Amino acid sequence: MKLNKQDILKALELITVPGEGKNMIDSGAVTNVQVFGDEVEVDITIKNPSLQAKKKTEVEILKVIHREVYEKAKIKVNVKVQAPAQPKANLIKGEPIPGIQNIVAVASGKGGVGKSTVTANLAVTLAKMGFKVGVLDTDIYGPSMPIMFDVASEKPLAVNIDGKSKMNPVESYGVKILSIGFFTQPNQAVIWRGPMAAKALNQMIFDAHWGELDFLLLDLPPGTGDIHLSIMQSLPVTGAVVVSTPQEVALADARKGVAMFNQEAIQVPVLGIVENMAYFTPAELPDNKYYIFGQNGAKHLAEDLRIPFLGEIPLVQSIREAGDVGRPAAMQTATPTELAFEALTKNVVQEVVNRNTDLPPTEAIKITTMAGCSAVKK
Ligand SMILES: Nc1ncnc2c1ncn2[C@@H]1O[C@H](COP(=O)(O)OP(=O)(O)OP(=O)(O)O)[C@@H](O)[C@H]1O
Repeated sequence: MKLNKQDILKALELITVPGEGKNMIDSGAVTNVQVFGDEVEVDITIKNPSLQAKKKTEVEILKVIHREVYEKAKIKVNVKVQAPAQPKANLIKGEPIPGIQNIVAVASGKGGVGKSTVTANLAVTLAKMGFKVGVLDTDIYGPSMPIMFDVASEKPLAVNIDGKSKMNPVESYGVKILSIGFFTQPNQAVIWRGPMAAKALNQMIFDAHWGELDFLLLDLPPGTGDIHLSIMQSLPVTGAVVVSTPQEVALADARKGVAMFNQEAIQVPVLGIVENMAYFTPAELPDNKYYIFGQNGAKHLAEDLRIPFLGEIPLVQSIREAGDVGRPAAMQTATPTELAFEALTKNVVQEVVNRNTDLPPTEAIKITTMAGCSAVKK
């Protein structure tokens, strides 16, 4: 007897793959049907890897063809299992913020190692390279971005976006800034309880009009505490940059910082370590390097932890002065400081690109090239 392929397909439309809603033709599970005389060969791909599901699929196909088409048909069923790809570990968390491509957290284990200085200089360097940049100062204990960007006396204004009132970040040197410091008095010691701080931060994240950003840098508070956890849980942080000096006590805390990001509950990829205050160079002796806090400590830590070493920034008086007057040092063109921050920023961008290549694209991680980045082209 000569069987007709259409009849076989019709019969298969009457049954479903175990655990799947649509019939096996409409669901696309049946990938091929071949008919030679009274012989039928059916190729089917199912998602359930259990033996029971495979057997049941095969039996159902035999039964329906025998019942609906020809009871003596000789049937061969090839069942292939294609389990859905396991989603990668929970690396991207929190709600994505529409328009923001990459959120990079800048952290340090120890206080005073230059985390805010590095954040501010990374931000202006990214802006110089042509990226759209924002900085969210989450350092509830000592917000320093308003001073470092010379906007301490400004306040974010409200704007109406689609009928909703939103906070407009303050802009300086092409960088959009929001800081907890805009909402406190300069001389007031603010004691934030965890939930209060988390609420204020949430407002600065989700009730703000950030617009389109390639990078939102987060200046985290020093250490590894509650506030870090709540930020990591409420934001899809692309990766973290850890700042340390080469000094033993700072390195020990940087190690804890890296461990925090690697924790099961957090799992934010560490983009790498920055060595700040790597050496001191006096302005009058530009070729002399004094390793005040030790030599290559952060570089060795990066090697030890097998994470990228992003670069070293020297201890230079002008970096401190620039921070104090509110004009990040990386804006001083044709200086070794500008070059050091450019080299660091290129490495950060490259690590973001690498990280985005290794993970599935999401709203939170879209930069995949360094196009538009003039310094990178140099
Ligand atoms: N490379 C550098 N050269 C000279 N001074 C620096 C350098 N990096 C940081 N500083 C200075 O060191 C001090 C501490 O820096 P910063 O406030 O950036 O540190 P931090 O780690 O953010 O501190 P906090 O613990 O308050 O978060 C500031 O006065 C800053 O100007």
